[in-house]
Amino acid sequence: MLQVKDLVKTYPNGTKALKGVSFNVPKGAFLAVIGLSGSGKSTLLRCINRIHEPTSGSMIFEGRDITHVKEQQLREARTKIGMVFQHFNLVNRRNVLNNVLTGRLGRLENKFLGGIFQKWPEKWIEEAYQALRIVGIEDKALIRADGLSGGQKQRVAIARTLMQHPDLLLADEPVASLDPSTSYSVMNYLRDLNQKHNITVVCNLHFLSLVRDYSTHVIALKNGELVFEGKPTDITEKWFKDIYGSDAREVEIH
Ligand SMILES: Nc1ncnc2c1ncn2[C@@H]1O[C@H](COP(=O)(O)OP(=O)(O)OP(=O)(O)O)[C@@H](O)[C@H]1O
Repeated sequence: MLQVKDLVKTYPNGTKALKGVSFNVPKGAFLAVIGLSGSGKSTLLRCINRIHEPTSGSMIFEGRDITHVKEQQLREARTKIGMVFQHFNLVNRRNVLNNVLTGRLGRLENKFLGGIFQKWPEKWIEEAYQALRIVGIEDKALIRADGLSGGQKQRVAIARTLMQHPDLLLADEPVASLDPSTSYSVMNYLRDLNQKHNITVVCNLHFLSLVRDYSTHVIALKNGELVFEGKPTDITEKWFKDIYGSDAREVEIH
């Protein structure tokens, strides 16, 4: 599904955030990306969908090199790659339904339709309600996004990405600003997308308990380098210390 090879990202201020990272994401995987704060996890996801331009290296997505493609081809690739963020990135003054519908704009040739005039095709509206049903929040469709809790906002963000019909979902610390029980609920929806809707997931996570419960594959970054690649069950005490440092203690989320 996705092959990342020798990916390097050096920011304009000279920070080397990724120093030659290579890994494969098999189709259908739920890949967790772990590592200390500042190890390069967000940079990695942002390079994959080209929010940030990689400095060098390559990314092959569904057989196509997306490292340097521009405009039309980049838009096409991006419609297949959904993204959810720690802070949800909803338009607060719009209602939930409209936020979900904007997920469809990436697939649209005339971007102005709907976005400005709010004339969404009836079948998209039905689809948006269906997406909201999948994340169990259909009853909030007509509420402004700023009237929702954090967990509800993240479910709307997941519904929005469903409107794209993505093959790959990048989730950048999707539960980092949620309480533990809401975190599990949002992770369950991500797992449903992965297992029932066949969407491959790459997800940055801080808590190893979530990694063990939800992921099928794990990579770990440390100072911009890949230091571990394996299954969640391969993360032994020794690996934990290697990845997080010898003073680190595991914090459970329940
Ligand atoms: N826009 C930027 N300009 C310059 N340096 C940046 C930028 N974004 C991130 N960095 C730096 O790149 C390195 C990796 O940051 P990144 O946000 O990818 O790490 P992370 O593992 O996602 O951290 P966290 O878990 O805290 O979100 C850090 O040293 C960070 O300060």
